[in-house]
Amino acid sequence: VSRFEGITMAPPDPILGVSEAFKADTDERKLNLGVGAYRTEELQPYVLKVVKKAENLMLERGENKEYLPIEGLVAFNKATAELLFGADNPVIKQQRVATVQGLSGTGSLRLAAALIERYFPGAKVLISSPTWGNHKNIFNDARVPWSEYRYYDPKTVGLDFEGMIADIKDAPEGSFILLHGCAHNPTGIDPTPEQWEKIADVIQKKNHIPFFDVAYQGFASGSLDADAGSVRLFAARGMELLVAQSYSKNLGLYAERIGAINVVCSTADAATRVKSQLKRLARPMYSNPPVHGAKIVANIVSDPALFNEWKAEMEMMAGRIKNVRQKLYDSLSAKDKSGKDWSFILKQIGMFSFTGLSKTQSENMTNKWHVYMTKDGRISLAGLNLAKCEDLADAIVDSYH
Ligand SMILES: Cc1[nH+]cc(COP(=O)(O)O)c(/C=N/[C@@H](CC(=O)O)C(=O)O)c1O
Repeated sequence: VSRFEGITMAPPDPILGVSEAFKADTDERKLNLGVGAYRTEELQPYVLKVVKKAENLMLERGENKEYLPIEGLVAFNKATAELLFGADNPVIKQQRVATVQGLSGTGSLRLAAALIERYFPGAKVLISSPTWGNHKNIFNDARVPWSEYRYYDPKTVGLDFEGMIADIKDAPEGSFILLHGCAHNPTGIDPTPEQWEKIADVIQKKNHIPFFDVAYQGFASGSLDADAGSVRLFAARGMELLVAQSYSKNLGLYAERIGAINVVCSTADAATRVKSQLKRLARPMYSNPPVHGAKIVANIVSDPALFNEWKAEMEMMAGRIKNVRQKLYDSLSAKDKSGKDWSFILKQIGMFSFTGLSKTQSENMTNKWHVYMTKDGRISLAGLNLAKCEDLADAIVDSYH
């Protein structure tokens, strides 16, 4: 008797499944605005020049393939925490950050969720509405209960700040509040510095624990320091907090699966104990992380010339997306005679634009115009170039009305 016979077909992933459908489409007009992955003006994947230089260096040096420690490459863990907080940050100086290399952002979030499940039984994670499509899967599989805080306001196509604050205030004391450090996915709407202060106030007052997902540091504004502003604001208040990091976008290391989980504790001793428990959770999950991406990051950050070249390439990538955003706005404004205000497209930050297109309208974009996007109305501007903005504007205007 077949034991696997009863297993049903899983649905395609809402984000990664879009790329599969795109690949199957033979129409040459097709455009992949689904997955959040950078493409050049020629719509080709991009390996940063600085990554190729680092890899050549590593090849010349000759690297062995020994296991990394469970917590990952020590040089990477040092570099990644310093990139996030700044090398002279008191949390770094006082050794209050437990940093463990994770399997990119997803794996780092998943390891943190396992820590929450084990040490904070019954604690809830509050996630923004809407949020990145995989957050709910991660907490569901880690058996960590979650609920949503209001975030996107379709009426203003902006942040429902009052709703966000109210929901965080109403959450049971000691909840984990999942926050996008910068370039909110999928809305592209970030709190202002003043709003971040108020968010920190309400979190502190309720003894909640801030949990940042930082997947776009340096990619949103082009500046690593500017994009870490929200995290550093909370750390400066002396709060304990968790931060998951990813180098998929800002260093283009998508498939290398390189990221980290950082837990800021109130003492160095607590950080040591937290790190030991993260290792205990990682060992049976994947034992130890892959070395290649960690060495690329460590080599780039430790060499001033390479580090500066990386910063320049980040600014170039962020700049290209800003240009495309402007051109799309101009095309929509010129083509849409309805008088609709499309300026929200210019106000949004980072890789995505939240168009406000409904599920059926998004499906029309694909079925009639061969534009591939996620069903929540999100488009990845990284998959768009100046030449295609007019066509995309035609598709959006047609689908919208
Ligand atoms: C907010 C956020 N957090 C974490 C990740 C995880 O990325 P990783 O490669 O595991 O470090 C992504 C990826 N987002 C894009 C790709 C994906 O869905 O995996 C996306 O939203 O298209 C995020 O957008």
